[in-house]
Amino acid sequence: MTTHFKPFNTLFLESQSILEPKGKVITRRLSDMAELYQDQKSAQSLMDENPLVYEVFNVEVPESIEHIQHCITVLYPGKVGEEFFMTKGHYHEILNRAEIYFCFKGEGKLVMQTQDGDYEELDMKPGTISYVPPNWAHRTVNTGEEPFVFFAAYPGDAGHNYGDIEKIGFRKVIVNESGEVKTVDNPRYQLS
Ligand SMILES: O=P(O)(O)OC[C@H]1O[C@H](O)[C@H](O)[C@@H](O)[C@@H]1O
Ligand SMILES: [Fe+2]
Repeated sequence: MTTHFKPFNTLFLESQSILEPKGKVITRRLSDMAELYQDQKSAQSLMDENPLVYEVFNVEVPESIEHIQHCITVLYPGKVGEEFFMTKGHYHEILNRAEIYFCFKGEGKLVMQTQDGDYEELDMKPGTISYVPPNWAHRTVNTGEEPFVFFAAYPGDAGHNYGDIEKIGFRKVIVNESGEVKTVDNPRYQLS
């Protein structure tokens, strides 16, 4: 028996950051991820304001291997201390699942690492297609002054493993240093 799933379109209304039809939206404010930033004093001082860091607009498809999850992320500009706003970052729960990003607005970095401690980063700007191979944790960082907007697609069963990144962190952090975007060592990073 074949399972029948009907083709469908989704429309992203960029100027309003709205998906039609509206799927599941994930909203992350600073309070949802404050402990991930280096400068805890600055994080605490922003907590009253509790800025919106990013929103993920998910197209709803089944979470199984035959399907392809896809979503639009809008990562807002901002900093905690000198560290740029970023996503939480994750490995896939099924570690060897890959992901593709397509940037269509703003600018940023895609930072990645493996459990062995390999580290890579890629610049993203409108038109960039980035490939996250199997086994790489991934996080995006908004290094610009406007919303950084990108599309992502990944196998339906991939899942999100946040725990390892919460514990270990990424090897590097992306900061503003006298107006320049710099990649520096993360003193809190520990190889598991
Ligand atoms: O899940 P986070 O690490 O917070 O990143 C936010 C989002 O970024 C990308 O768009 C991924 O494809 C999503 O699966 C992810 O949810
Ligand atoms: Fe992912």
